Amino acid sequence: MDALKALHERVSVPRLTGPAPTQAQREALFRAALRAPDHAYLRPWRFLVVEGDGLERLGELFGRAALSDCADITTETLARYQGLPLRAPMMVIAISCHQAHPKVPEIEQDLACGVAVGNMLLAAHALGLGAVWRTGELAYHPVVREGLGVADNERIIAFLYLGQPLGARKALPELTVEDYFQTWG
Ligand SMILES: Cc1cc2nc3c(=O)[nH]c(=O)nc-3n(C[C@H](O)[C@H](O)[C@H](O)COP(=O)(O)O)c2cc1C
Repeated sequence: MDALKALHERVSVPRLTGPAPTQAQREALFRAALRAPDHAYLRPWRFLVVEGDGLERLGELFGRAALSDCADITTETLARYQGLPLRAPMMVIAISCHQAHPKVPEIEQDLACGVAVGNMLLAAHALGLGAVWRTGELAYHPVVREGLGVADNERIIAFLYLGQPLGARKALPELTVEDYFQTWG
């Protein structure tokens, strides 16, 4: 797919099904991530690929996080948390890894990791896959951080859900360039 077409037409796809991306598709997705702009070439990121039984284990971790906040949640609520990762056949957890650098503050390292996620969203669209970037409270939850081995100098930037689009893609939102871009000076 033409790069501009992908940029102009990508939409998030929350309803996903299997199969998970092939090895060739993963290679394309992950190489796109690693082309994110990166001040001082710190490569301030790492990515956890979760699929199969790993998704079940991640759901258990989400459930433990929910229980740690409220020990008497209903079984329905617990099941909802446990089922969150099962909404796609594969998830990529993007983690920014902050490195001390005199010219590159943490926010720039988070942004670089975020662009890597954006690149994967675009690559997924170009490949005919569906993808959606999620975070929510669980991305910042200490139980989830510990269970995933997220260090003190790291931050979960995205739970990127990937798979085959289920149903029609949503319509593109109508945005007017002039509403957001003004000439200055
Ligand atoms: C940092 C970040 C976190 C997000 N977290 C969530 C989330 O937890 N749940 C959700 O439904 N959408 C979340 N979104 C928004 C969706 O990924 C998506 O961008 C939004 O629904 C707009 O759809 P579009 O990408 O098709 O324009 C997040 C987006 C970003 C950039």
